[in-house]
Amino acid sequence: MSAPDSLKNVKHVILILSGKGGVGKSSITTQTALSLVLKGYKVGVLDIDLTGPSIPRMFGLEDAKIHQSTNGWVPARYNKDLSIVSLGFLLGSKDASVVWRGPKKTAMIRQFLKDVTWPDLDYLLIDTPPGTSDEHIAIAEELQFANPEGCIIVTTPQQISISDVKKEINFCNKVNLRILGLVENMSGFICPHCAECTNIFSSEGGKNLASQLSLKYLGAIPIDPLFVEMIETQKDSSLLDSYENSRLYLESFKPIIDGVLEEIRE
Ligand SMILES: Nc1ncnc2c1ncn2[C@@H]1O[C@H](COP(=O)(O)OP(=O)(O)OP(=O)(O)O)[C@@H](O)[C@H]1O
Ligand code: SF4
Repeated sequence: MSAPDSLKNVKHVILILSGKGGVGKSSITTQTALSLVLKGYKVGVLDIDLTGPSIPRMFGLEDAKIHQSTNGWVPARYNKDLSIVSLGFLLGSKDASVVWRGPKKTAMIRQFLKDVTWPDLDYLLIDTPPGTSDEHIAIAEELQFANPEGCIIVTTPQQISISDVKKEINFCNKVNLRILGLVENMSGFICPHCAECTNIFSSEGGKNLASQLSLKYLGAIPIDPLFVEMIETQKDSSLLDSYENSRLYLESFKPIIDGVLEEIRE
């Protein structure tokens, strides 16, 4: 399947998947984007989580709008290296969600893949809807149209998320979508007072699953209240600066992004 013209300036497309909602897929997409920009890459984020697009909030772009040029939708700019398109930009209210049925959703996604004029990008990250329902599978199949390099799978350590992730992994194998690696999010809680990490859920579920299924384990990310604070208090492009100097980036996410880049170069 050949990639649409809109992606001709994009070197690598990476999907971010999770079998379950609320495990931190949009946070991982955001951190992947920020980390790649910090490494000097040009990055785009396409948010097609139609049921609750959260990327605008992550980047403090809730009031941004994308407009249409003669060549298609023009992404919003976070800064000169980071371009963003989210269905959230097209919805009237930030609390709105899309209740279209399957075929209309997949048509919208295909249109998003075809009709955005991306600038030159090293990486385009696609934040996908969570789940392993038939509809979700149809959407993920649709994304093959973008010729993705592979996907990053996000889970939390608990058993319930792990069993949904197993379904997601089966699906990737079925449609020949390469799994670049697995990230275990919300793995322990970092105390905002003393920075001690406490495992409030069972730990290492993601790591064990990766080793069982011979997948690359990219690493674990703790629940860090400072991340939520960074998102909530950001002004202009300040998220990039605060993230660069954060414990979350320096201790947890930097090794993860290095693992992803290593996998792509292989
Ligand atoms: N490691 C973390 N530390 C602190 N907060 C986090 C972390 N990961 C996620 N969160 C918070 O948890 C909430 C849910 O995360 P997020 O929106 O990324 O999940 P999601 O899997 O994309 O959800 P959805 O299924 O709605 O798309 C957000 O408020 C986010 O800021
Ligand atoms: S980890 Fe230590 S500093 Fe943090 S809340 Fe618990 S006792 Fe207090």
